[in-house]
Amino acid sequence: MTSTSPESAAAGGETNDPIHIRRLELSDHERGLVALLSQLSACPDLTASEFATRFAELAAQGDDHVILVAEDTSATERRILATGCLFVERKFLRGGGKVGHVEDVVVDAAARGRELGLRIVRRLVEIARDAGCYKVILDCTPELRAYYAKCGFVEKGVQMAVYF
Ligand SMILES: CC(=O)SCCNC(=O)CCNC(=O)[C@H](O)C(C)(C)COP(=O)(O)OP(=O)(O)OC[C@H]1O[C@@H](n2cnc3c(N)ncnc32)[C@H](O)[C@@H]1OP(=O)(O)O
Repeated sequence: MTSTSPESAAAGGETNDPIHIRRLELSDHERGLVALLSQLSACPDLTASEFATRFAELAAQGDDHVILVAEDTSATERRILATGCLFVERKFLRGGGKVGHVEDVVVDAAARGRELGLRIVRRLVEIARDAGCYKVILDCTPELRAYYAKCGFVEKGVQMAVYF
């Protein structure tokens, strides 16, 4: 669920770890989430109202749509350093099985190489497993094969797309 409520699977790391991984909060609009996402793909700024509308839509999906963010609690300014999303697809096949989809993983350019991306993706995979998904899948460029392999993914199938 996209919410302000604490949740053990999205709780912060070990003691003395300044990196706190938690679920998206409405106030993260002020902490640079949109600018961070623009490092991944076209992401024009959203007004606070537009952000709030989308936040409410996603929150209504409950645990079927989880956005995690990471911030450095030792920093003077609260900024989102990394984010990633999991949405859960409910199927008829596999006895009404569920599939997790990891999307929109991005780490601020200045914070890369500190395993924030690894930690966000691993946490999303844990959440999917705990939600009863039988698999977690994602699409990425060939350059990211090694990164997602480190996150525990194996190559499977071919990505196809129709863009509008
Ligand atoms: C499903 C999707 O959303 S795909 C879109 C992915 N996002 C992007 O491409 C946006 C731009 N890139 C980024 O935001 C970041 O570079 C990310 C998310 C790809 C990686 O995040 P980081 O926090 O920098 O990676 P992290 O430090 O966790 O790296 C973990 C391991 O993967 C490796 N790795 C990281 N990026 C890459 C890469 N591009 N290619 C190969 N290996 C990589 C690291 O070397 C590290 O391995 P090590 O432990 O052996 O040193």
